Amino acid sequence: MESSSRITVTQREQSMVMNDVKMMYEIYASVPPKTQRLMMELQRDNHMEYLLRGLQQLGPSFCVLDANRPWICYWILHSIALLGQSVDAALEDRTIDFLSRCQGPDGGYAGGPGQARSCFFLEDCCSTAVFIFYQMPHLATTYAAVNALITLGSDKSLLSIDRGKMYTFLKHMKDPSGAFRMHDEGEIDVRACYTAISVASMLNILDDDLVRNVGNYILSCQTYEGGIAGEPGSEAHGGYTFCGLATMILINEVNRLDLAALIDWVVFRQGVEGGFQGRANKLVDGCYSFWQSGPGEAEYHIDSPEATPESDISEGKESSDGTSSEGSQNASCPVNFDNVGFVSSEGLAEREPLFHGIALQRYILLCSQDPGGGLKDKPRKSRDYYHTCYCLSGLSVCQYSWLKDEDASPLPRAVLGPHSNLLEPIHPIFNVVLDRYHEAHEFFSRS
Ligand SMILES: CC(C)=CCC/C(C)=C/CC/C(C)=C/COP(=O)(O)OP(=O)(O)O
Ligand SMILES: [Zn+2]
Repeated sequence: MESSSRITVTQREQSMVMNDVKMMYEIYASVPPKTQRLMMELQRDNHMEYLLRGLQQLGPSFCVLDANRPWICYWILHSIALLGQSVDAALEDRTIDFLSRCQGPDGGYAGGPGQARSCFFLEDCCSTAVFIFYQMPHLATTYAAVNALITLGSDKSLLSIDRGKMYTFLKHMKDPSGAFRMHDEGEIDVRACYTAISVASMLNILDDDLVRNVGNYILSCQTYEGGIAGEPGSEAHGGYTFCGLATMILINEVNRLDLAALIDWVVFRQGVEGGFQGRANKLVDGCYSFWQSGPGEAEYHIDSPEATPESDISEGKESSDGTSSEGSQNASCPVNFDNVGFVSSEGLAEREPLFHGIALQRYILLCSQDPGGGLKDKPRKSRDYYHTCYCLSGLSVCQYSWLKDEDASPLPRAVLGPHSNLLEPIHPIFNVVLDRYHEAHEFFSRS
Protein backbone atom coordinates (compact mmCIF):
# COMPACT_ATOMS: atom_id res chain seq x y z
CA MET A 1 0.00 0.00 0.00
CA GLU A 2 1.41 3.39 -0.94
CA SER A 3 1.51 6.27 1.48
CA SER A 4 -0.88 8.96 0.32
CA SER A 5 -2.31 12.23 1.53
CA ARG A 6 -5.25 11.83 -0.80
CA ILE A 7 -8.70 12.52 0.46
CA THR A 8 -10.98 10.65 -1.92
CA VAL A 9 -13.99 12.68 -2.95
CA THR A 10 -17.31 11.69 -1.51
CA GLN A 11 -20.10 10.38 -3.69
CA ARG A 12 -22.04 13.53 -2.84
CA GLU A 13 -19.30 15.83 -4.14
CA GLN A 14 -18.95 13.71 -7.26
CA SER A 15 -22.65 13.76 -8.02
CA MET A 16 -22.87 17.51 -7.40
CA VAL A 17 -20.21 18.10 -10.05
CA MET A 18 -21.84 15.59 -12.40
CA ASN A 19 -25.16 17.41 -12.02
CA ASP A 20 -23.58 20.79 -12.72
CA VAL A 21 -21.86 19.47 -15.83
CA LYS A 22 -24.99 17.67 -17.00
CA MET A 23 -26.99 20.83 -16.49
CA MET A 24 -24.58 22.84 -18.65
CA TYR A 25 -24.89 20.26 -21.44
CA GLU A 26 -28.69 20.14 -21.09
CA ILE A 27 -28.96 23.91 -21.26
CA TYR A 28 -26.82 23.83 -24.38
CA ALA A 29 -29.02 21.15 -25.95
CA SER A 30 -32.21 23.08 -25.19
CA VAL A 31 -31.33 26.51 -26.61
CA PRO A 32 -31.75 27.65 -30.22
CA PRO A 33 -28.81 27.06 -32.61
CA LYS A 34 -27.82 30.74 -32.52
CA THR A 35 -27.43 30.63 -28.75
CA GLN A 36 -25.64 27.30 -29.03
CA ARG A 37 -23.07 28.85 -31.35
CA LEU A 38 -22.53 31.64 -28.87
CA MET A 39 -22.15 29.24 -25.95
CA MET A 40 -19.59 27.15 -27.82
CA GLU A 41 -17.62 30.19 -28.96
CA LEU A 42 -14.31 31.08 -27.37
CA GLN A 43 -14.89 34.56 -26.00
CA ARG A 44 -11.59 35.90 -27.32
CA ASP A 45 -12.19 39.61 -26.64
CA ASN A 46 -13.31 39.02 -23.08
CA HIS A 47 -10.37 36.70 -22.42
CA MET A 48 -7.96 39.30 -23.79
CA GLU A 49 -9.46 42.03 -21.64
CA TYR A 50 -9.19 39.84 -18.52
CA LEU A 51 -5.60 38.85 -19.35
CA LEU A 52 -4.36 42.37 -20.12
CA ARG A 53 -5.90 43.69 -16.92
CA GLY A 54 -3.90 41.09 -14.99
CA LEU A 55 -0.63 42.02 -16.60
CA GLN A 56 -1.18 45.72 -15.94
CA GLN A 57 -1.63 44.91 -12.25
CA LEU A 58 1.77 43.25 -11.88
CA GLY A 59 3.38 46.45 -10.62
CA PRO A 60 4.92 47.13 -7.20
CA SER A 61 1.51 47.35 -5.56
CA PHE A 62 1.17 43.55 -5.55
CA CYS A 63 0.56 42.00 -2.16
CA VAL A 64 3.56 41.44 0.15
CA LEU A 65 3.49 37.68 0.34
CA ASP A 66 2.85 37.10 -3.31
CA ALA A 67 5.82 35.06 -4.43
CA ASN A 68 4.67 33.77 -7.78
CA ARG A 69 4.63 36.80 -10.01
CA PRO A 70 6.77 35.21 -12.78
CA TRP A 71 4.08 32.52 -12.91
CA ILE A 72 1.40 35.15 -13.36
CA CYS A 73 3.47 36.70 -16.18
CA TYR A 74 3.81 33.31 -17.86
CA TRP A 75 0.18 32.25 -17.45
CA ILE A 76 -1.04 35.55 -18.88
CA LEU A 77 1.54 35.96 -21.68
CA HIS A 78 1.17 32.36 -22.79
CA SER A 79 -2.62 32.66 -22.84
CA ILE A 80 -2.33 35.83 -24.93
CA ALA A 81 0.06 34.05 -27.33
CA LEU A 82 -2.32 31.07 -27.58
CA LEU A 83 -5.01 33.53 -28.65
CA GLY A 84 -2.64 34.68 -31.41
CA GLN A 85 -2.12 38.10 -29.82
CA SER A 86 0.81 39.95 -28.31
CA VAL A 87 1.35 42.78 -25.86
CA ASP A 88 2.40 46.29 -26.88
CA ALA A 89 6.04 47.41 -26.72
CA ALA A 90 5.63 49.37 -23.48
CA LEU A 91 4.06 46.45 -21.63
CA GLU A 92 6.65 44.09 -23.05
CA ASP A 93 9.46 46.37 -21.80
CA ARG A 94 7.90 46.61 -18.35
CA THR A 95 7.55 42.85 -18.15
CA ILE A 96 11.17 42.24 -19.19
CA ASP A 97 12.32 44.82 -16.67
CA PHE A 98 10.18 43.26 -13.95
CA LEU A 99 11.46 39.73 -14.64
CA SER A 100 15.05 40.99 -14.75
CA ARG A 101 14.56 42.29 -11.23
CA CYS A 102 13.44 38.80 -10.19
CA GLN A 103 16.68 37.31 -11.56
CA GLY A 104 19.03 36.43 -8.71
CA PRO A 105 22.64 37.64 -8.57
CA ASP A 106 23.74 33.98 -8.72
CA GLY A 107 21.27 32.95 -11.43
CA GLY A 108 17.70 31.71 -11.55
CA TYR A 109 14.54 33.69 -10.90
CA ALA A 110 12.74 34.33 -7.63
CA GLY A 111 9.02 34.85 -7.07
CA GLY A 112 9.49 38.62 -7.05
CA PRO A 113 12.20 41.28 -7.05
CA GLY A 114 14.77 40.67 -4.32
CA GLN A 115 14.55 43.97 -2.52
CA ALA A 116 13.07 44.94 0.85
CA ARG A 117 9.41 44.21 0.40
CA SER A 118 7.41 45.81 3.16
CA CYS A 119 7.18 47.33 6.59
CA PHE A 120 4.58 46.80 9.33
CA PHE A 121 3.60 48.89 12.34
CA LEU A 122 3.22 46.80 15.48
CA GLU A 123 -0.14 47.46 17.09
CA ASP A 124 0.88 47.26 20.75
CA CYS A 125 3.74 49.79 20.72
CA CYS A 126 4.95 52.70 18.70
CA SER A 127 8.07 51.04 17.34
CA THR A 128 8.25 50.09 13.74
CA ALA A 129 9.38 46.66 12.68
CA VAL A 130 10.80 46.39 9.22
CA PHE A 131 10.55 42.97 7.65
CA ILE A 132 12.91 42.46 4.78
CA PHE A 133 11.99 39.68 2.41
CA TYR A 134 14.76 38.52 0.18
CA GLN A 135 13.21 36.42 -2.51
CA MET A 136 15.11 33.23 -3.17
CA PRO A 137 15.62 31.87 -6.69
CA HIS A 138 13.33 28.90 -7.18
CA LEU A 139 13.11 26.38 -10.01
CA ALA A 140 9.37 26.81 -10.52
CA THR A 141 9.55 30.59 -10.92
CA THR A 142 12.71 30.17 -13.00
CA TYR A 143 10.79 27.94 -15.42
CA ALA A 144 7.90 30.42 -15.47
CA ALA A 145 10.19 33.43 -16.09
CA VAL A 146 12.09 31.68 -18.89
CA ASN A 147 8.88 30.55 -20.59
CA ALA A 148 7.43 34.06 -20.22
CA LEU A 149 10.54 35.65 -21.77
CA ILE A 150 10.56 33.10 -24.61
CA THR A 151 6.89 33.86 -25.19
CA LEU A 152 7.68 37.58 -25.45
CA GLY A 153 10.31 36.47 -27.93
CA SER A 154 12.28 39.64 -28.74
CA ASP A 155 16.11 39.68 -28.70
CA LYS A 156 15.94 42.01 -25.69
CA SER A 157 13.78 39.52 -23.87
CA LEU A 158 15.93 36.49 -24.71
CA LEU A 159 19.17 38.36 -23.97
CA SER A 160 17.90 39.36 -20.53
CA ILE A 161 18.39 35.74 -19.39
CA ASP A 162 21.86 35.23 -17.94
CA ARG A 163 22.55 31.73 -19.27
CA GLY A 164 25.97 31.40 -17.65
CA LYS A 165 24.56 32.10 -14.20
CA MET A 166 21.53 29.98 -15.00
CA TYR A 167 23.79 27.01 -15.59
CA THR A 168 25.50 27.64 -12.23
CA PHE A 169 22.10 27.87 -10.53
CA LEU A 170 20.89 24.62 -12.10
CA LYS A 171 24.08 22.85 -11.05
CA HIS A 172 23.54 24.17 -7.55
CA MET A 173 20.01 22.71 -7.52
CA LYS A 174 21.29 19.30 -8.64
CA ASP A 175 21.37 16.80 -5.80
CA PRO A 176 24.13 14.16 -5.66
CA SER A 177 21.38 11.55 -6.24
CA GLY A 178 20.79 13.04 -9.69
CA ALA A 179 17.42 14.64 -8.96
CA PHE A 180 16.88 18.39 -8.45
CA ARG A 181 15.80 20.55 -5.52
CA MET A 182 13.22 23.29 -5.99
CA HIS A 183 15.46 25.81 -4.23
CA ASP A 184 18.48 25.99 -1.98
CA GLU A 185 17.92 23.27 0.67
CA GLY A 186 14.43 22.79 -0.75
CA GLU A 187 12.43 19.68 -1.58
CA ILE A 188 13.45 17.19 -4.24
CA ASP A 189 10.67 16.17 -6.60
CA VAL A 190 9.63 15.47 -10.18
CA ARG A 191 8.58 19.10 -10.73
CA ALA A 192 12.10 20.23 -9.90
CA CYS A 193 13.55 17.71 -12.38
CA TYR A 194 11.22 18.86 -15.15
CA THR A 195 11.65 22.58 -14.60
CA ALA A 196 15.46 22.27 -14.45
CA ILE A 197 15.72 20.07 -17.55
CA SER A 198 13.15 22.10 -19.48
CA VAL A 199 14.96 25.39 -18.76
CA ALA A 200 18.38 23.94 -19.59
CA SER A 201 17.03 22.44 -22.78
CA MET A 202 15.31 25.64 -23.92
CA LEU A 203 18.42 27.70 -23.22
CA ASN A 204 20.71 25.16 -24.89
CA ILE A 205 22.79 24.60 -21.76
CA LEU A 206 21.76 21.01 -21.12
CA ASP A 207 24.74 18.73 -20.66
CA ASP A 208 25.68 15.38 -19.15
CA ASP A 209 26.28 16.82 -15.69
CA LEU A 210 22.70 18.09 -15.51
CA VAL A 211 21.25 14.92 -16.99
CA ARG A 212 23.19 12.40 -14.91
CA ASN A 213 20.89 10.02 -12.97
CA VAL A 214 17.82 12.22 -13.25
CA GLY A 215 16.17 9.42 -15.24
CA ASN A 216 16.69 7.00 -12.34
CA TYR A 217 14.82 9.37 -10.06
CA ILE A 218 11.87 9.76 -12.46
CA LEU A 219 11.76 6.01 -12.90
CA SER A 220 11.55 5.54 -9.15
CA CYS A 221 8.43 7.75 -9.13
CA GLN A 222 6.37 5.70 -11.61
CA THR A 223 3.79 3.92 -9.51
CA TYR A 224 1.97 0.61 -9.78
CA GLU A 225 -0.96 2.56 -11.30
CA GLY A 226 1.17 3.57 -14.29
CA GLY A 227 1.22 7.33 -13.70
CA ILE A 228 4.07 9.24 -12.06
CA ALA A 229 4.08 10.60 -8.52
CA GLY A 230 5.78 13.73 -7.20
CA GLU A 231 8.27 11.64 -5.24
CA PRO A 232 8.93 7.95 -4.64
CA GLY A 233 6.12 6.25 -2.69
CA SER A 234 3.49 8.92 -3.37
CA GLU A 235 0.41 8.72 -5.51
CA ALA A 236 0.39 9.07 -9.32
CA HIS A 237 -0.85 12.50 -10.38
CA GLY A 238 -1.43 14.17 -13.74
CA GLY A 239 0.78 17.17 -13.01
CA TYR A 240 3.73 14.99 -12.07
CA THR A 241 3.04 12.51 -14.86
CA PHE A 242 3.38 15.35 -17.33
CA CYS A 243 6.60 16.54 -15.65
CA GLY A 244 8.13 13.07 -15.46
CA LEU A 245 7.29 12.01 -18.99
CA ALA A 246 8.43 15.34 -20.48
CA THR A 247 11.73 15.06 -18.58
CA MET A 248 12.31 11.52 -19.81
CA ILE A 249 11.65 12.60 -23.40
CA LEU A 250 14.05 15.54 -23.07
CA ILE A 251 16.84 13.35 -21.74
CA ASN A 252 16.06 10.62 -24.30
CA GLU A 253 15.27 7.99 -21.69
CA VAL A 254 11.53 7.75 -22.24
CA ASN A 255 11.66 4.07 -23.14
CA ARG A 256 12.82 3.23 -19.63
CA LEU A 257 9.30 4.03 -18.39
CA ASP A 258 6.48 1.53 -18.59
CA LEU A 259 4.79 3.58 -21.31
CA ALA A 260 1.90 1.19 -21.87
CA ALA A 261 0.94 1.44 -18.20
CA LEU A 262 1.45 5.20 -18.20
CA ILE A 263 -0.74 5.82 -21.24
CA ASP A 264 -3.35 3.45 -19.84
CA TRP A 265 -3.40 5.42 -16.61
CA VAL A 266 -3.69 8.76 -18.44
CA VAL A 267 -6.53 7.76 -20.76
CA PHE A 268 -8.60 6.44 -17.86
CA ARG A 269 -8.36 9.85 -16.20
CA GLN A 270 -10.79 11.30 -18.80
CA GLY A 271 -14.24 11.12 -17.26
CA VAL A 272 -17.77 10.95 -18.62
CA GLU A 273 -17.89 14.72 -18.08
CA GLY A 274 -15.38 15.02 -20.97
CA GLY A 275 -12.73 16.65 -18.83
CA PHE A 276 -9.83 15.01 -17.01
CA GLN A 277 -9.29 14.34 -13.34
CA GLY A 278 -5.78 14.67 -11.87
CA ARG A 279 -5.81 11.28 -10.14
CA ALA A 280 -8.09 8.33 -9.51
CA ASN A 281 -11.31 9.02 -7.56
CA LYS A 282 -10.94 12.79 -7.70
CA LEU A 283 -12.96 15.47 -9.44
CA VAL A 284 -12.69 16.62 -13.03
CA ASP A 285 -10.80 19.93 -13.36
CA GLY A 286 -10.16 22.13 -16.43
CA CYS A 287 -6.42 22.51 -15.77
CA TYR A 288 -5.85 18.80 -16.34
CA SER A 289 -6.98 19.39 -19.91
CA PHE A 290 -3.33 20.21 -20.44
CA TRP A 291 -1.50 18.17 -17.80
CA GLN A 292 -3.23 14.95 -18.86
CA SER A 293 -3.49 15.50 -22.63
CA GLY A 294 0.04 16.89 -22.96
CA PRO A 295 1.90 13.62 -22.19
CA GLY A 296 0.21 11.64 -24.93
CA GLU A 297 0.82 14.45 -27.38
CA ALA A 298 4.44 14.79 -26.40
CA GLU A 299 5.00 11.09 -26.78
CA TYR A 300 3.42 11.03 -30.21
CA HIS A 301 5.18 14.05 -31.65
CA ILE A 302 8.72 13.91 -30.45
CA ASP A 303 11.58 12.58 -32.50
CA SER A 304 13.73 10.03 -30.80
CA PRO A 305 17.07 11.71 -31.26
CA GLU A 306 19.99 9.50 -32.13
CA ALA A 307 23.37 10.15 -30.60
CA THR A 308 25.45 12.28 -32.95
CA PRO A 309 29.08 12.39 -31.86
CA GLU A 310 29.62 15.34 -34.22
CA SER A 311 27.37 17.66 -32.22
CA ASP A 312 28.82 20.84 -30.72
CA ILE A 313 28.40 19.50 -27.24
CA SER A 314 30.21 16.25 -27.90
CA GLU A 315 33.08 18.25 -29.32
CA GLY A 316 33.37 20.09 -26.03
CA LYS A 317 32.87 23.53 -27.53
CA GLU A 318 32.56 26.34 -25.08
CA SER A 319 29.38 28.35 -25.36
CA SER A 320 29.40 32.12 -25.45
CA ASP A 321 28.34 32.30 -21.83
CA GLY A 322 31.42 30.38 -20.86
CA THR A 323 29.56 27.16 -20.12
CA SER A 324 31.85 24.33 -21.06
CA SER A 325 30.11 21.24 -22.31
CA GLU A 326 33.19 19.12 -22.65
CA GLY A 327 32.69 15.38 -22.69
CA SER A 328 28.95 15.62 -22.33
CA GLN A 329 28.18 12.97 -24.91
CA ASN A 330 29.10 9.48 -23.88
CA ALA A 331 27.84 5.94 -24.03
CA SER A 332 25.99 6.13 -20.74
CA CYS A 333 24.13 9.25 -21.78
CA PRO A 334 23.52 9.17 -25.51
CA VAL A 335 21.65 12.43 -25.89
CA ASN A 336 21.85 14.61 -28.94
CA PHE A 337 21.24 17.90 -27.20
CA ASP A 338 20.75 19.69 -30.51
CA ASN A 339 17.61 17.74 -31.28
CA VAL A 340 15.93 17.12 -27.98
CA GLY A 341 12.38 18.33 -27.87
CA PHE A 342 12.18 19.02 -31.58
CA VAL A 343 8.70 18.49 -32.91
CA SER A 344 8.73 16.17 -35.87
CA SER A 345 7.64 17.61 -39.19
CA GLU A 346 7.69 14.30 -40.99
CA GLY A 347 4.64 12.66 -42.49
CA LEU A 348 1.32 14.13 -43.39
CA ALA A 349 -0.99 11.37 -42.31
CA GLU A 350 -3.57 11.86 -39.62
CA ARG A 351 -3.42 9.89 -36.47
CA GLU A 352 -5.99 9.16 -33.84
CA PRO A 353 -5.45 10.94 -30.54
CA LEU A 354 -5.34 8.98 -27.31
CA PHE A 355 -8.23 10.84 -25.74
CA HIS A 356 -11.66 12.12 -26.79
CA GLY A 357 -10.74 15.57 -28.04
CA ILE A 358 -14.26 16.74 -28.84
CA ALA A 359 -15.58 15.76 -25.41
CA LEU A 360 -12.68 17.59 -23.79
CA GLN A 361 -13.27 20.73 -25.88
CA ARG A 362 -16.96 20.62 -24.91
CA TYR A 363 -16.00 20.48 -21.25
CA ILE A 364 -13.53 23.37 -21.62
CA LEU A 365 -15.88 25.62 -23.61
CA LEU A 366 -19.13 24.95 -21.74
CA CYS A 367 -17.98 24.14 -18.21
CA SER A 368 -14.60 25.87 -17.80
CA GLN A 369 -15.17 29.06 -19.74
CA ASP A 370 -16.31 32.22 -17.99
CA PRO A 371 -18.16 34.06 -20.76
CA GLY A 372 -17.05 37.34 -19.18
CA GLY A 373 -13.39 36.38 -19.68
CA GLY A 374 -11.01 33.84 -18.20
CA LEU A 375 -11.31 30.09 -17.67
CA LYS A 376 -11.76 27.96 -14.58
CA ASP A 377 -11.68 24.54 -12.97
CA LYS A 378 -15.40 23.64 -13.25
CA PRO A 379 -18.90 25.21 -13.02
CA ARG A 380 -19.42 27.25 -9.80
CA LYS A 381 -15.68 27.99 -9.54
CA SER A 382 -14.10 31.35 -10.29
CA ARG A 383 -11.77 32.11 -13.13
CA ASP A 384 -8.05 32.55 -12.50
CA TYR A 385 -4.91 32.96 -14.59
CA TYR A 386 -3.59 29.46 -13.87
CA HIS A 387 -6.76 27.79 -15.15
CA THR A 388 -6.99 30.21 -18.05
CA CYS A 389 -3.49 29.21 -19.15
CA TYR A 390 -3.90 25.46 -18.79
CA CYS A 391 -7.47 25.24 -20.13
CA LEU A 392 -6.39 27.16 -23.25
CA SER A 393 -3.25 25.00 -23.55
CA GLY A 394 -5.42 21.88 -23.35
CA LEU A 395 -7.82 23.32 -25.92
CA SER A 396 -4.91 23.87 -28.30
CA VAL A 397 -3.67 20.31 -27.75
CA CYS A 398 -7.12 18.97 -28.67
CA GLN A 399 -7.42 21.08 -31.78
CA TYR A 400 -4.12 19.86 -33.19
CA SER A 401 -4.21 16.35 -31.80
CA TRP A 402 -5.19 14.68 -35.08
CA LEU A 403 -2.22 16.13 -36.95
CA LYS A 404 1.04 14.43 -37.50
CA ASP A 405 2.56 17.39 -39.31
CA GLU A 406 3.03 20.59 -37.33
CA ASP A 407 2.62 22.72 -40.49
CA ALA A 408 -0.75 21.28 -41.47
CA SER A 409 -4.00 23.02 -40.50
CA PRO A 410 -6.35 21.31 -38.09
CA LEU A 411 -9.26 19.62 -39.76
CA PRO A 412 -12.61 21.31 -39.20
CA ARG A 413 -13.88 18.16 -37.44
CA ALA A 414 -11.09 18.44 -34.85
CA VAL A 415 -12.16 21.94 -33.80
CA LEU A 416 -15.34 22.20 -31.77
CA GLY A 417 -17.37 25.37 -32.29
CA PRO A 418 -16.66 28.08 -34.83
CA HIS A 419 -13.31 28.08 -36.61
CA SER A 420 -12.49 31.31 -34.74
CA ASN A 421 -11.99 29.03 -31.70
CA LEU A 422 -8.74 27.81 -33.27
CA LEU A 423 -5.76 28.63 -31.07
CA GLU A 424 -2.05 28.68 -31.85
CA PRO A 425 -0.31 25.29 -31.62
CA ILE A 426 1.98 24.68 -28.68
CA HIS A 427 5.12 22.68 -28.08
CA PRO A 428 3.68 19.97 -25.83
CA ILE A 429 6.83 19.51 -23.71
CA PHE A 430 7.68 23.13 -22.90
CA ASN A 431 4.15 24.52 -23.23
CA VAL A 432 5.12 27.58 -25.19
CA VAL A 433 3.55 28.52 -28.53
CA LEU A 434 5.33 26.53 -31.24
CA ASP A 435 6.74 29.38 -33.31
CA ARG A 436 8.16 31.09 -30.17
CA TYR A 437 9.80 27.78 -29.32
CA HIS A 438 11.40 27.55 -32.77
CA GLU A 439 12.60 31.17 -32.60
CA ALA A 440 14.13 30.68 -29.17
CA HIS A 441 15.67 27.37 -30.19
CA GLU A 442 17.34 29.06 -33.15
CA PHE A 443 18.43 32.06 -31.08
CA PHE A 444 20.04 29.94 -28.38
CA SER A 445 21.62 27.58 -30.91
CA ARG A 446 23.45 30.57 -32.37
CA SER A 447 24.74 32.00 -29.12
C1 LIG B 1 5.74 22.78 -14.16
C2 LIG B 1 5.10 22.55 -12.86
C3 LIG B 1 5.59 23.30 -11.70
C4 LIG B 1 4.12 21.63 -12.79
C5 LIG B 1 3.28 21.34 -11.65
C6 LIG B 1 2.46 20.15 -11.96
C7 LIG B 1 1.25 19.99 -11.08
C8 LIG B 1 -0.03 20.65 -11.53
C9 LIG B 1 1.30 19.25 -10.01
C10 LIG B 1 0.11 19.00 -9.21
C11 LIG B 1 0.38 19.02 -7.76
C12 LIG B 1 -0.72 18.36 -6.95
C13 LIG B 1 -0.41 17.12 -6.21
C14 LIG B 1 -1.93 18.86 -6.95
C15 LIG B 1 -3.05 18.21 -6.21
O1 LIG B 1 -3.85 19.18 -5.81
P1 LIG B 1 -5.33 18.86 -5.34
O2 LIG B 1 -5.35 17.75 -4.34
O3 LIG B 1 -5.91 20.17 -4.93
O4 LIG B 1 -6.00 18.46 -6.71
P2 LIG B 1 -6.72 17.10 -7.17
O5 LIG B 1 -7.86 16.87 -6.26
O6 LIG B 1 -7.16 17.44 -8.57
O7 LIG B 1 -5.69 16.01 -7.16
ZN1 LIG C 1 -7.13 22.93 -11.52
